[in-house]
Amino acid sequence: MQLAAARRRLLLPGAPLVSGALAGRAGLRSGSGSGSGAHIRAMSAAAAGAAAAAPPPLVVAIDGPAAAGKGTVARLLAERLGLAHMDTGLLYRRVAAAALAAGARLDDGPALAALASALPPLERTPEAELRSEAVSQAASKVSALPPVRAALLQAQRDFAASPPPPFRGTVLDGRDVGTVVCPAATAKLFITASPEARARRRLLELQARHSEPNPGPNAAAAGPSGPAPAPAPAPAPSLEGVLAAMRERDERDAARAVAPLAPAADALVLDTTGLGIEQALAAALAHVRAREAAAAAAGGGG
Ligand SMILES: Nc1ncnc2c1ncn2[C@@H]1O[C@H](COP(=O)(O)OP(=O)(O)OP(=O)(O)O)[C@@H](O)[C@H]1O
Ligand SMILES: Nc1ccn([C@@H]2O[C@H](COP(=O)(O)O)[C@@H](O)[C@H]2O)c(=O)n1
Repeated sequence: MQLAAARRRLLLPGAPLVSGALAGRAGLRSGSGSGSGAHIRAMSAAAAGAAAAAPPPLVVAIDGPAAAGKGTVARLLAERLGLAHMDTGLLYRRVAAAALAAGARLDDGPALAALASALPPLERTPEAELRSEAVSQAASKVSALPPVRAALLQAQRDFAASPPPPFRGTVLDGRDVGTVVCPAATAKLFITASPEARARRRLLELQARHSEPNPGPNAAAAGPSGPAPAPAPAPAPSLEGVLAAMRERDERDAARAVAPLAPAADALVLDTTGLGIEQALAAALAHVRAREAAAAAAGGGG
C-alpha cells in the first residue's frame, strides 16, 4: 500500500499539487496504524462499507494530437469539476529526458522500461526542459516501445481508480487514455484542430517562452575569474519548423503498433480549430456533465 502510494507520488506529473494530499493520506494511515489490530479491522470494515456505498470515481479521458489544447481543457475541467489531473504525456517526457541525460539508446525497450520504473522526483527536472523539442521527439520515440508503455500503465490506472483525496475523480490527457488506459472512462473526448491552427498555437507559446528574460549567468557556476558566460540564446522558432516537427510526432504517434493515437469509438471528437479556449471548455463541460448524468441514471455513478 505504502509502496503503491510512493510509486504514484514518484510518477505523478502533478506531484506538487497532489503530493500534499497523498502525504495527508499517509498521515491518516499511520494514525490508524497506531491502534490495535481489532481497531484497524473495524476501520477497514467501515471503510469497505463506505466504499461500497460511494459511486465509482468520475474519470474523464482526453486524447488528441500535439498542441490541440488537451492539457488546457483538462486543467480547466479539473478546476471546474473538482477533479485531479494527470498529464500522461509528462510521464513519457520524463522517461525521454532521463534517457537523453543517460545517453541511452532510444530503441532499447528493456533499458528504457527500467528507467520508466525508477523515475527521479518530478521537481528535479525543470518543466521547460521536459517541454523542449528534443524531449518531445524523444518522448514520441520511447513511447512507441511496448515495455515502456507497460511500465507506465499501472500508475495511470491507479491514479484514475483512486483519486487522491479530496478529489472525487480524475481527468487524464494523452494519446491512449480512452482506448487503453481507461477504456471504461465516464466521459471521453478526442480534442483536435487543424495542423496549421495547432502549429500557430504552439508557436505563440514558444515565442512567449523565447522572449522571457534570460536568467543570466549561473552564480553557482562562477569560477575564480567571475561568473560563467550566459549560454547562447536558442534560435527563434518558425511556423514552418513547428509545423514540420509536430507533423513528424503526430505521424509517429498514430502509426505505432501499440496504443496508437486514435479516438476511442465512444469519444466525442471536438475540433477546436475555430474555437477559443472558453468555447472549447464549454463544449467539453457539457459533454462530461451529460455523460456523468447518464452514468448516474444507469446506476453507475461516475
Ligand atoms: N482553443 C484554443 N484556442 C487558442 N489557443 C489554444 C486553445 N487551446 C489551447 N490553446 C493554446 O495552445 C497551446 C497548446 O495547448 P495545450 O498545451 O493545452 O495542448 P496539448 O494538446 O496539451 O499539447 P501537447 O500534447 O503537445 O502537450 C497552449 O499555448 C494553449 O494556451
Ligand atoms: N498517453 C500518452 C501520452 C503521451 N504519449 C507520447 O508522449 C509524447 C509527449 O506527449 P505530450 O502530450 O506531452 O505532447 C507524445 O508525442 C506521445 O508520443 C503517449 O504515447 N501516450
